[in-house]
Amino acid sequence: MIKVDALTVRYPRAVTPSVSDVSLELTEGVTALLGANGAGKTTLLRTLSGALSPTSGQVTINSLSPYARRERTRALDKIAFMPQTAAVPRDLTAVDFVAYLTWMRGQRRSVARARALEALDAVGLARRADDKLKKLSGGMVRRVWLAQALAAQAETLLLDEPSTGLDPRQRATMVELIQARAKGTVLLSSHIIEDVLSLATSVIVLREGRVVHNGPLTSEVNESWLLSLIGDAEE
Ligand SMILES: Nc1ncnc2c1ncn2[C@@H]1O[C@H](COP(=O)(O)OP(=O)(O)OP(=O)(O)O)[C@@H](O)[C@H]1O
Repeated sequence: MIKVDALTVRYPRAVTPSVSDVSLELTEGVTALLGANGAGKTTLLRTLSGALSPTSGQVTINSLSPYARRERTRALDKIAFMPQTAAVPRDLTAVDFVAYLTWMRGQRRSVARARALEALDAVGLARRADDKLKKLSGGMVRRVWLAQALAAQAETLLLDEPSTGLDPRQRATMVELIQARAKGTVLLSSHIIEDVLSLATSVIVLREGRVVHNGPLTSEVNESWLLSLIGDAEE
């Protein structure tokens, strides 16, 4: 279980925090993190993934801190992260890339490769496993990033805008894959309400770094209500 308590994250030299006084708990199921551009979704996910440290407040993963030196490895072992944008080594094959990232998490080489192949199969890329990443379309590369998160076999998946920027068909494929493959505790950021409504069981809305809504996705939670909560993107 992930517990976030009064979390504030301010980037160096920034005047205002990007995440302000956020408290929440994540348990099993898909939680959507909705917010306009600049609302703080990526900052929150990167902090949960251990890539950024809090300015104040606390995050615990199964009671372990991802920022404490002695607990960090065990805490982050429970978490896998699919970044929104990240460069890939274009000359590596899909399977070598996923296997490398899995190996980096501490798996033996043979296990990492087996898991990589299994995860690429799960995202429909078994036949492209030996292709170099530069040969794959943008949508396929996003699926490779999903595969590396699945290959971690972690309890919690953090997916940063998995369907943003994809064409309608690739978007539908991504939503179906997440529905079918993302198990355990899933936190998925998005500003595409349609995807959220078909994927999530609960929804958190961030606005200017603050949580303005956190609750189950019931029939009352509809698109226009969510849009009004999300507000406008920062100028
Ligand atoms: N590395 C950084 N240094 C300084 N400010 C940053 C940095 N990254 C993000 N910010 C600022 O933090 C705020 C939140 O950004 P963040 O990327 O977390 O929002 P987001 O909700 O993920 O937006 P998007 O939907 O556009 O990805 C924005 O004001 C942004 O300009």
